[in-house]
Amino acid sequence: MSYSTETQVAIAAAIQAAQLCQAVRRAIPEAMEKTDKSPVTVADYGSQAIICRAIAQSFPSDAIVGEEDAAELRRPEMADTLQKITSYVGALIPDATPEQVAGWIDRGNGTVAPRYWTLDPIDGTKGFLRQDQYAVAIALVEQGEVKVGVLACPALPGPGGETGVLYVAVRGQGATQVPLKGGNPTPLKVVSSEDVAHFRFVESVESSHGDRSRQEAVAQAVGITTESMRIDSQAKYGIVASGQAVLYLRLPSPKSPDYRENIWDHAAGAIVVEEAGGKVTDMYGKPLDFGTGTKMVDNRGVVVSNGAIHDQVIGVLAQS
Ligand SMILES: Nc1ncnc2c1ncn2[C@@H]1O[C@H](COP(=O)(O)O)[C@@H](O)[C@H]1OP(=O)(O)O
Ligand SMILES: [Mg+2]
Ligand SMILES: [Mg+2]
Ligand SMILES: [Mg+2]
Repeated sequence: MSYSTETQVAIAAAIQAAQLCQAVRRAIPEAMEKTDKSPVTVADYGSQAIICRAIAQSFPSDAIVGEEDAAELRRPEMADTLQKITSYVGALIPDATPEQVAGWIDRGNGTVAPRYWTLDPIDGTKGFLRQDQYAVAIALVEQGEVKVGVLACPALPGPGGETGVLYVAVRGQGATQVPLKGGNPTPLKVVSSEDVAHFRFVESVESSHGDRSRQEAVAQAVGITTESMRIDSQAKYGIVASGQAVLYLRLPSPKSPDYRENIWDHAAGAIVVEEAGGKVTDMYGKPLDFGTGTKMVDNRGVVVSNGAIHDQVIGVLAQS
């Protein structure tokens, strides 16, 4: 299958969602707190509304599994917030009403099915709030395997020095990057292990999302001598796919050993790296399974590499 309509719909939605996020960020948004204590902003909700609307319009029978939902926004005391979200959405979709916006957000309440979409409207909300990196991530999954991934990184410097990169991958068709503002797509290729300047690793900015000391020890054991790059969100997958690092390590935090990764935090990034010639598994070398549900219950941690060093990394992890 070529997935050309799916890819075009996801690209257009990611670009619009990224525009909304940047508009919100220029106004210095405040964080609201979700029931799990994690932050969310009007941009997370607006981005999900834009993306779900676009997917639902082109693929009405497809399930969509998004990070956010509108239950909180429908409470009467949240009317002003929903109105604010609606005005940001309305800048891109004129005449959108608060009721429509809430409905589009809730279109993302679907469950994992033989064919489904998953999206993270803002991956790295903490980075977004810090004016650091974040991503808009959209993926199409069939039979537990990611087929299309689109990752917009609005604050990431691209190869030409411009700010804002769009990563696109289709199973069996390779991966490309293109300036988010538009331009010519260029193929993505992971870096060779002989490229000393890029023989480095990337990890989260948030120390509680990983195991920093173990990540450093593993990197050293495979011969990485430089300090880690720290970047929020799935932008880390883009960094590996574009050859700016050989390795991304996300090992379970000792503070939350039972944490399971969400499908929307990895689906788009993973296919971008795989189609750029790299490899993505959990810390035991198992492929990430996008067919088990919202949480990847059968996987622990994530290892992303240029492929060449992958077995060595998994070997080190097995012995440490
Ligand atoms: N304890 C944890 N371990 C790993 N990832 C986490 C943990 N808590 C939250 N996350 C997720 O990490 C992602 C941010 O990525 P990064 O750390 O690479 O910048 C977010 O999607 C966030 O989930 P959530 O979407 O619920 O906020
Ligand atoms: Mg998110
Ligand atoms: Mg996320
Ligand atoms: Mg979140």
